[in-house]
Amino acid sequence: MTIPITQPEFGVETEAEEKNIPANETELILDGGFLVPETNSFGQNFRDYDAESVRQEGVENFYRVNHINQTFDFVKRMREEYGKVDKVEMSIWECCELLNEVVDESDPDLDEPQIEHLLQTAEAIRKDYPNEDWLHLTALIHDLGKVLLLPSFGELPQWAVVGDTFPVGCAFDESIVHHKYFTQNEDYNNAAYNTKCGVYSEGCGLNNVMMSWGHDDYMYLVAKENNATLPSAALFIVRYHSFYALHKSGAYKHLMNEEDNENLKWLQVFNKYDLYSKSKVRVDVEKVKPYYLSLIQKYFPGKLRW
Ligand SMILES: O[C@H]1[C@H](O)[C@@H](O)[C@H](O)[C@@H](O)[C@H]1O
Ligand SMILES: [Fe+2]
Ligand SMILES: [Fe+2]
Repeated sequence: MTIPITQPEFGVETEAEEKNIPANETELILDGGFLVPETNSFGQNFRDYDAESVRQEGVENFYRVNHINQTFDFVKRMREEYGKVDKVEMSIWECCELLNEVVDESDPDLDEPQIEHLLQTAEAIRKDYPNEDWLHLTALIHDLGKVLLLPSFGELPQWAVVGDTFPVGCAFDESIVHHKYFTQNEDYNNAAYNTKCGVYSEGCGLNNVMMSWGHDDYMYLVAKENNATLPSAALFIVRYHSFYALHKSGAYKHLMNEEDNENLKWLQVFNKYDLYSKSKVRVDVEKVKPYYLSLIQKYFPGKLRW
């Protein structure tokens, strides 16, 4: 099945720019009309990894352990193991509910239950892109891979599940959060892995690049193995939404191919909602549930193998 996608207009002036509203005086208005809050629930800028806050130390320690342990060999083993999808059988919605048990230690902006985050992201994007139902569903499922933290999924440590992701098998880019800890990663001094392209080649396409292991790649594998009928942009969003070095800093573009370039535009749309919809405003789960159940039915089998 092919799903026609109407491309959003990229690069158009935001409403705030048009109306000449200085960004620091008001909430920023994005192209879809979505209001970007100036600060997170802790009164800090979003994704400020150095600002003093109750979460700063824990988050930095998370990245230290993450950067030391995410090696090429580790990722290879994980992809093989989890590509089998032989651990659990359940529906997408059951997984959404399971996610309530999960706490993400890598996130400086969020300490709400994860299901809130899924629905806040999905509802915000639905408001601005009412006709792209695949995008609403993508938002709902994008973080489901965090169930890897739970016992029936192998109870992986936080460093192997959450946080920003990055390629392994080539040099770690300086734009990656808390980059300094990579010096302790065993791949850092390995000549096969520490050059600009490493084991890859220019323009090879991200599909051929191994990313640090976590909830993104896992959920991508689950969607693919269970024959989800979502468009390629949806799978790309799920797979690379934590790859901030690429979609925020523009690093690693030399590894992308043409299809990646097209999909990246949608990922950048999605990211605003993923990041800035994090707030204390609760979504009425029971009220929106029937809509999301209908989308799940459209794009996924009733039970999936995880
Ligand atoms: O802390 C966050 C969180 O774990 C998100 O789910 C992930 O997508 C982000 O990239 C990460 O920085
Ligand atoms: Fe995520
Ligand atoms: Fe998210």
